[in-house]
Amino acid sequence: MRLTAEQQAVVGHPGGHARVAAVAGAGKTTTLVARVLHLLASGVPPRRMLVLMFNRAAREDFTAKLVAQAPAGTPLPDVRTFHSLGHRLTQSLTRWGALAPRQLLAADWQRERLLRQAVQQTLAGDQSRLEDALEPDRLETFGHFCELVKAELADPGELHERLDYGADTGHFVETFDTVETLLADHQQMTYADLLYRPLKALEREPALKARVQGFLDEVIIDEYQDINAAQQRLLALLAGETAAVMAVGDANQCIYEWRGARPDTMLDDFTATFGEARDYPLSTTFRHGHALALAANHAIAANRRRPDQLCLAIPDNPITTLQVAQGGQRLAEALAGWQRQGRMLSESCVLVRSWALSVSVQLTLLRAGIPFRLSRDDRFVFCLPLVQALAGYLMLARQPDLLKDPGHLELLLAQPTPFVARERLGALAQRLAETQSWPDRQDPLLQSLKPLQRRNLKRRWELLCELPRLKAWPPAKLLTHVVERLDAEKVLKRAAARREKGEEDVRLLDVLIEQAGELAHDPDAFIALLREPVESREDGVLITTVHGAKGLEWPLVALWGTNEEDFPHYSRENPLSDERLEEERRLFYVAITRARERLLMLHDGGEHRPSRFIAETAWQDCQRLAEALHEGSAYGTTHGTPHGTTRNAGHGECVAEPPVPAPLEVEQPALAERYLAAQGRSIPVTIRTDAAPGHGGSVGEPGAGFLFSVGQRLRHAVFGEGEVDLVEGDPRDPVIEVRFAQAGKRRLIANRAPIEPLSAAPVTE
Ligand SMILES: Nc1ncnc2c1ncn2[C@@H]1O[C@H](COP(=O)(O)OP(=O)(O)OP(=O)(O)O)[C@@H](O)[C@H]1O
Repeated sequence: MRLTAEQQAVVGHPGGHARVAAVAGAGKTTTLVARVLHLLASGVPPRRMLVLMFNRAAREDFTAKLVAQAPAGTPLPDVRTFHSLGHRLTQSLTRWGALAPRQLLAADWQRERLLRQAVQQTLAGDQSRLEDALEPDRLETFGHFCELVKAELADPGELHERLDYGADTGHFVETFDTVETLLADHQQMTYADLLYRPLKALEREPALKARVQGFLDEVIIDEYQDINAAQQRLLALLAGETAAVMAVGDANQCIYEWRGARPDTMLDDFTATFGEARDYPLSTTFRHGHALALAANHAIAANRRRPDQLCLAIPDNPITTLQVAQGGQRLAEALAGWQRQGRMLSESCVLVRSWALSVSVQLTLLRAGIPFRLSRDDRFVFCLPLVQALAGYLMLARQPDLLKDPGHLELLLAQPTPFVARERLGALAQRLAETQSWPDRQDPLLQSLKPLQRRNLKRRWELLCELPRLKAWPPAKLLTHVVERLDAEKVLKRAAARREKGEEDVRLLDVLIEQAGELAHDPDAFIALLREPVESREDGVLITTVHGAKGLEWPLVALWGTNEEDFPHYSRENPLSDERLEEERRLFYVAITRARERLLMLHDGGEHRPSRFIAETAWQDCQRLAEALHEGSAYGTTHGTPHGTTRNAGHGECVAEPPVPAPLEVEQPALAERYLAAQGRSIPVTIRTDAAPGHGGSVGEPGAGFLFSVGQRLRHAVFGEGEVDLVEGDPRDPVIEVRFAQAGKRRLIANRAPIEPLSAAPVTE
């Protein structure tokens, strides 16, 4: 394979630190393997090189390619993940006596037991807070908090406040210290400790630091945009003054902020940490066609914190088609059509922003008889406790006998959580199944419960007794009733501790009720769908989250749930900050750039409007531009004869060239022209006259004729309400900058945007 000029520049980098900005599908592995071989050929000893990959799969892929291309018998450098590096450092520091020996808590249950013990110890004597704190979701959030403290090397108190964990989680800070004490006492450590402990020891003791420095000349690190503070500090420490660091990544694909990554790590932070670096772009993608490359460039353009780099497709890439559609039916049709074309479902993937949204995909595919597999087995619909409980409520309405089944009652008493320990719920369920009536006030079973817990459980029992009488109700109505009576949304949000998790659970309720509505005529079929154990089918379409799709690609990608509030994810209580909107946009950018031949963006057409991200891709423009690029002949190259002129045919006669094609109307001519110029093409483009900037179709009357000024409030047909922050340019045709409550800051050409003033322009002196 012939490397591109950009790839060759990276391979031949003369020395010193380097930063390689690689777009999705730029052939990083190919380039880095060539770079390592080049360094070896230039005489750099392999033991003085370190290659760091993001995860084990990437490491194995890289090693296999390196081994395949290196001359047989060549000693090769260390290719590691941060985990394996941490393991080795921990071992060395332990051997030198700098760290006490500790056992790794490798299994999830061991970690959970430790967290549980720490919470119990910290909250001993405060039974009510303890029971809340031991709820599985909250415990998981606490575990995540502990890891983040270590990943960011943050002060626990500061982190807790900064990330707004909420009032019911005040014990997190203190319990973090309890966890640390328990780990030390039991001589145990977690995965996060593999870096955290060595790093703290090395930063504390200069003599120790000197012992690990000076061993490296070349460090290459992939997916640099997603490393956290601990990883970056360790890297800087190991590199010391001697090693040249080559960081490879794409700030636009930084999607692990919740694990401590920052897009700035790849931007300004790099030079702040390592000093001057030479910048190399890898702008050519080998993954998909022009339409998707253009859509990706459009999609990310609204982010402020981003590299100024275009993703460019080459003509040899597959042609990629873009589509936007509504509803599950269209997904099922697209997959069935794919198979009819002789393609395999295993070549396709459905991406979701969060797992809650996968429930409607699963139910849609189950109903359509389309096999699928999930990247996480515990996310199958029939495995989700909340789904099982809701199916259980529906079943009880149809089979009153279930009121006498203690197992069934326990399930329904436990979900959504009543914040009561499971053993007590089990005993209560047993009693209710036997007696069919609520126990006396004095009953010891109730004595150990707090008044609020008693009231809630009694109300739940009354609901269970009521359900058989509602047998004739359609499932969606019944579920809505159950959710309201249980105050399920509030309970789920409270149980989750992390707002995002609570909102995901609430969305799951919505999704289920929507799906129940679609099967209104057949409640039994709906119940069966929820309860039926499904097997992962290797030959089926993969369902995974966007995070889980990092670094992967498929010929067909369907992005599901491309609605406002789902993607970008926000809610009225949790509105988008500028930073979060940009993070969501990067996640969307990662999602769409997974496709090779076909990208289908699906919104649900329900009460959530189509995502603004769909409009931001300007996908119809991109498709038309791509067609024009592929047609080629109608438009010139910048190096060819300009069109619309005449040329001499050689015998004194002038032959007319084809007429100049009408310019293509697009929303962002500057971006389109930049892409075309980078491709060496000159297709005339002009600004679209029939649509609002940033929107894929015409929406309402534009704001022509109004006078705008700073402080004025207005409504945009797509972005909602906002306030004018800036007015500039020609007063008759101004550009205005508006801060929208939901959509963040936007620059609009006032005369073209579908806006209407909500207040008069403030009077100016
Ligand atoms: N110079 C090139 N010419 C043609 N094809 C190339 C070139 N460089 C890489 N490719 C192809 O691009 C695809 C992706 O390359 P590679 O596996 O190196 O990238 P990656 O590191 O996995 O992807 P990404 O850049 O998305 O992280 C491969 O099929 C590879 O053969």
